[in-house]
Amino acid sequence: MSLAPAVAALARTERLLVALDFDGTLAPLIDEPMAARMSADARAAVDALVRAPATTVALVSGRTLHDLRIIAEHDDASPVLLAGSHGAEHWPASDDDRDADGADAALLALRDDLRRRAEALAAQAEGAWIEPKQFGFALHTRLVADPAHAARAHDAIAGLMAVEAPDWRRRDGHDILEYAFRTEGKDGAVARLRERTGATAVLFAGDDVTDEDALRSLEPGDVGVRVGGGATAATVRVDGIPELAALLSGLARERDTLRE
Ligand SMILES: O=P(O)(O)OC[C@H]1O[C@H](O[C@H]2O[C@H](CO)[C@@H](O)[C@H](O)[C@H]2O)[C@H](O)[C@@H](O)[C@@H]1O
Repeated sequence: MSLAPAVAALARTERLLVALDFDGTLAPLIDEPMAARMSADARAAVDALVRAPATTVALVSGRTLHDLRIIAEHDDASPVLLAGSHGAEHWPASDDDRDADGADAALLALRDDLRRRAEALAAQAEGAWIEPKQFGFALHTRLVADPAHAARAHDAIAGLMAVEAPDWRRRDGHDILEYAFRTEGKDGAVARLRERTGATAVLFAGDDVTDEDALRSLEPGDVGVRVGGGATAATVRVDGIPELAALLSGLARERDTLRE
């Protein structure tokens, strides 16, 4: 497969950061979130980029850092950098990072109270469930058969949040509606990773609305890749995970020629 001209140019940059969303970008979307894993070809492409010269790979996900490390099969020896909770959590962390344990006790009590109330509202739509998140919670509707029931669960929870926590950030995604008291986005995660790695150019790939924060923040010389359909600020689009894996493998091969 020949590389798109923008990707071929990117491959020649001095210090490359490849920042990748996880669900729907490297791992197929499935019903049970904790069973999600990178597809074999996506994993092989990530591994090839990790081995490529002057290249850093990062995963930038809406998952909590805890869950991201499990599903990405990530350990302390890994060279892959991580940003979880849409950029509110980082691995490795720096001294000034604030985790949920450092949050105001009243805010954590509010988080738990709103999550419980959201669970009661979600229970009214068969198949809907609430995922507890570090800084809030998310309503999942993938398993709700009737779209009208899913919409009703959305509306009920949106109504609750409009009254009780109107300043929390709302994020819509694939069969998911999330609320969080931390408002960081993937744009901030990419900016931090760019600075941390001294990257001279960035490739970011994602498949969902939250990824557009990062895609909109890219700079001249960077490349944004949208996986699948939907409105996007990306300049390159691929049909799905296999096509992204092929693009990333080609990029790794091109980076390897820098060694020669
Ligand atoms: O930013 P991402 O890495 O794309 O994470 C976004 C959300 O991913 C998970 O939900 C999505 O994937 C699930 C597993 O395939 C799927 O069941 C669900 O319908 C999708 O919305 C995760 O559960 C969320 O916490 C993430 O925010």
